[in-house]
Amino acid sequence: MNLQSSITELKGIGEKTSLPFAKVGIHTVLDLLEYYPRDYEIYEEPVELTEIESGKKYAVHGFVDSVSEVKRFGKYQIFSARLRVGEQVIQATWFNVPFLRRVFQRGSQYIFRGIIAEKNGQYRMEQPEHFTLADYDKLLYVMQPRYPLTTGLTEKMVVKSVHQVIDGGQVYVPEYLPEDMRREYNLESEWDAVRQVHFPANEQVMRQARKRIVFDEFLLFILGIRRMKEQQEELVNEMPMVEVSETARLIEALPYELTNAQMRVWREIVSDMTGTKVMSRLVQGDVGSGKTILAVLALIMAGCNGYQGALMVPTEVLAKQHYQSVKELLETHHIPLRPILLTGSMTAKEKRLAREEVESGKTQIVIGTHALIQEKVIYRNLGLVVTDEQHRFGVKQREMLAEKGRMPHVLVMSATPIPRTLAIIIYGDLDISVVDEMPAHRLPIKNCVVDESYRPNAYRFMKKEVEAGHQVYIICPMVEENEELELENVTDYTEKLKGILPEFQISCLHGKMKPKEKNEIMEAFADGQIQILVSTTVIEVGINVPNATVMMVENAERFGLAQLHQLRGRVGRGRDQSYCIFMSGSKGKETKKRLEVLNQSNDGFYIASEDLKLRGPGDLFGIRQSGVLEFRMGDVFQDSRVLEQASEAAGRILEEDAELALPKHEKLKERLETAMAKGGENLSL
Ligand SMILES: Nc1ncnc2c1ncn2[C@@H]1O[C@H](COP(=O)(O)OP(=O)(O)OP(=O)(O)O)[C@@H](O)[C@H]1O
Repeated sequence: MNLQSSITELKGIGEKTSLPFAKVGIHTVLDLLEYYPRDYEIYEEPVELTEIESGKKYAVHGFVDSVSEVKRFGKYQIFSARLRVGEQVIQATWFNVPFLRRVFQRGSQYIFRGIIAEKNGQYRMEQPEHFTLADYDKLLYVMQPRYPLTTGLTEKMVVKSVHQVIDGGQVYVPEYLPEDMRREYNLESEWDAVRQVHFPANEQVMRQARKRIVFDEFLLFILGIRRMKEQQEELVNEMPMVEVSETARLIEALPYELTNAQMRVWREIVSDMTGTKVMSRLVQGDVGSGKTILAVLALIMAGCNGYQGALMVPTEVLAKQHYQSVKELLETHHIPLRPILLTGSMTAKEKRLAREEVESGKTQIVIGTHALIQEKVIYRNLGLVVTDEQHRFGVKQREMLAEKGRMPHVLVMSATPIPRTLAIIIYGDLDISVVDEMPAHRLPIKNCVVDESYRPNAYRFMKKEVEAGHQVYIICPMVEENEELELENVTDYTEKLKGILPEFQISCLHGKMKPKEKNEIMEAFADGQIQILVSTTVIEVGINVPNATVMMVENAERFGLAQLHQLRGRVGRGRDQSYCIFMSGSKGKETKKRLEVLNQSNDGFYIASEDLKLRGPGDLFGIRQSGVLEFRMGDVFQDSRVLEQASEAAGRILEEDAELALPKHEKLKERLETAMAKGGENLSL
């Protein structure tokens, strides 16, 4: 067995068992090793009930006071027990495990572990785990890995397989970083890091292992983009364009005046497209800063110069929205260009027709999801691609585009607020423009952090806003690993709300809906036919309904603050005062303090960094502050220090040996080439 062997060579994994592994991208032993835990379960000391924050997981030392009989409710068999913990009592309930009933004898003592809910001094636990005192002692402070799972793939299956590889003695990950570099940056060997990140002895070891893996990710990424930059520097602009009157006319006719920042960035784009080199530019600007119009202007410029332009966005809903607004804009201003929509959910026939239009050149502006650069789409004359940072091109995509013709100009849009020093590292292959000014007449969003007791006020407030002609978003958190529950959450919520506010049109939107259905609902919301939209975070990116002025986020404590910042960017997009209500399901002071950060600032990077400071170390793992710039393990915000180190290291390597020709860089070169060939799959290269 080696790293490239199929996982079916492992004991216990046959063709059939390998299927759920394949679903999460694990085919080889190496894939398995690189399938890192998303979190760890840490068995901490049992606590006193007076110390707890309701809704969190704890271990408590409990004596069984009394146990009920097992009762049947529909498909459930339920029993409960009264547990004495110090001076307090917990009511614990178990579902569908009737055999446990006999285990809990009156007077027996166990460590019970699970989420504890507290209401008016009453404590409850559902389905807690239980351990004997001696067993728990052995587990204390052990870190059990928890992996991202999918239907058919259990924690146990992953743990067993990873153990088998690591302990089997047949597979080994050879070191590829030069020794001096490891010493300088205090890095574990890669093999140690891989082993320890799966099964760390303690938190210290886990952090050290994680650091190495994150360093590698960043280093390869940075080396990759610096190479790409070199290749790009040589790309001559084979599609030089000239300025056209249509864009100037449109800028004049817009119902608003472009901000100075927008004008400056637009000049930069024009200068690239009319220049001697191919454009590779990133436009960075906070949510709502007005990036879309810049993309549209660029598409018009390409179109009026006789080229085609493609606008590629992450979701179908967004594609549809952009398509409609571009179409309207072109018609209103009599710009003779034809836009077309191309998305995955269109029927085969619609897609074929769309592709024919693209191929014949009948259409000049193509808007869609990343179906746009798939092999089947043949452009007649592609001159510009506008994309977002999630789909910024890797080597593979660039090759694919180049094969479709000449290398088009590329414009990448980003709303991730990262400081310039980090942006230069992460977007090393791109020139950067920043839209650092909000449109005039925008009022800052008013935020408040509240708990359940405020709910009636919140609904009254919504009612007032809707009666004044505005619209409302309500966001419910995603329920990870349980799509059924997630569905129930938003649909139940919607039904309940309809009972409370029967006079309004209320609809819900969630990830399990078909794109077509989502589109219809979003359209109805944008048209004002729906007044209150209850949604999971599927609306996170880019949706623009300036008439929506209220957002309420349920269980706000479950979100990363940077994500909440992105979410609230859906309101405050017009002239009217907007409001964001963060409803916290937890009364804890810590939670409140964390959420209050959103009140202090509108600067996304500040928010993300504060969030990290306020979270406990156990919380750090597995929260992604940015939904974008996804690395397998690294997080640009959380690991900004490692990112800087990796950038420095990359600089040194290239300075000493730009071609990576020295013997000490041989293995590094191999690794880099493999990573670049994978192109974007896990390195977003
Ligand atoms: N200079 C301006 N003055 C007033 N309104 C503007 C200006 N520029 C853009 N807008 C409007 O502001 C709203 C938000 O703009 P846009 O959708 O381009 O934001 P964005 O930067 O793409 O944000 P996001 O990252 O959230 O997608 C739109 O309704 C747009 O028409």
